[in-house]
Amino acid sequence: MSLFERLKSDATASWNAYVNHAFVRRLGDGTLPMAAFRHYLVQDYLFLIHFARANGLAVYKAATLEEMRFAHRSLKAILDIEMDLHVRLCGEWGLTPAELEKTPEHSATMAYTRYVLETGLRGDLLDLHVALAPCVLGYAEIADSLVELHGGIDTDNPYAHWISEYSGDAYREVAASAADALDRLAETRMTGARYPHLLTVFDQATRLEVDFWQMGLDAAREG
Ligand SMILES: Cc1ncc(CO)c(N)n1
Repeated sequence: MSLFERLKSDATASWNAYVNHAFVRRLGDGTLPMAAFRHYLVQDYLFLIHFARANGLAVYKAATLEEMRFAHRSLKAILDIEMDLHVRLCGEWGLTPAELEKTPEHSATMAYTRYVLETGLRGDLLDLHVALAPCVLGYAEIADSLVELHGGIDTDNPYAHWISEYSGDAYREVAASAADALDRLAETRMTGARYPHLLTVFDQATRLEVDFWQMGLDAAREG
C-alpha cells in the first residue's frame, strides 16, 4: 500500500469530511452560490502564494538533486499553471492580480498555510510532503470523482473551468508524481516510530482543508 493510501485510510473521518464537503458537492452540481466560490477563489490565490513558498522550502530541505528538482517542478506548476486559473477567473470579475495580492488573508487561509510551513520548518522533507499531500492529492481526487459522478464535465455548470483544471492531465500528473515522491521519501526516511506523528500531520492538514471549504460557504451565508 502506498503511504498516501495508508494515511488516508487511517484518517478516514477527516478525509471524507474534506472530499465530500457540501462546498464540493454543490460545486459539482452547480448549485454553489457564486459569492461562496468567489470568496474561496480569492483566498485560494493567497493560499497558493504560501503554498509556493512551502515548495520553496522543500527545495531547501531536499537532500538529493532529484528531490530538489521535484520540489522545483511543483513550485513552477503553482506559479505558472495553477495560479493562471485564479487570475483568469478573478479577471472576469474585474479583479487584477495586484488587487488579489492586497486582499486580507482570512484566518482559515493563514492557519492552513502557516501550519504547513511550520511543519516543514520544524521537520524534514517527509514531514513537509505529508503536510502538502492533502492539498495536491485531495484536489485531484475531488475533481476526478466529480467528473465520474456527473458522467463528464457539464459545460453549463458555472464551475466547469475549475473542475476541468483539476481533473485535467496536467494536474493529474502533478498529483501522481506527488504520491510517487511520498513513497520514495518514505523508503529512506520512514520508520514505525515516525508514523503516528506523520498521521497527525496528515489528519491536521486535511481538517484545515475542511475549514477552507467551510470558509467559502460561510462567506456566502454572511454576504
Ligand atoms: C485550499 C487548497 N487546497 C488544495 C489546492 C490544490 O492545489 C488548492 N489550490 N487550494
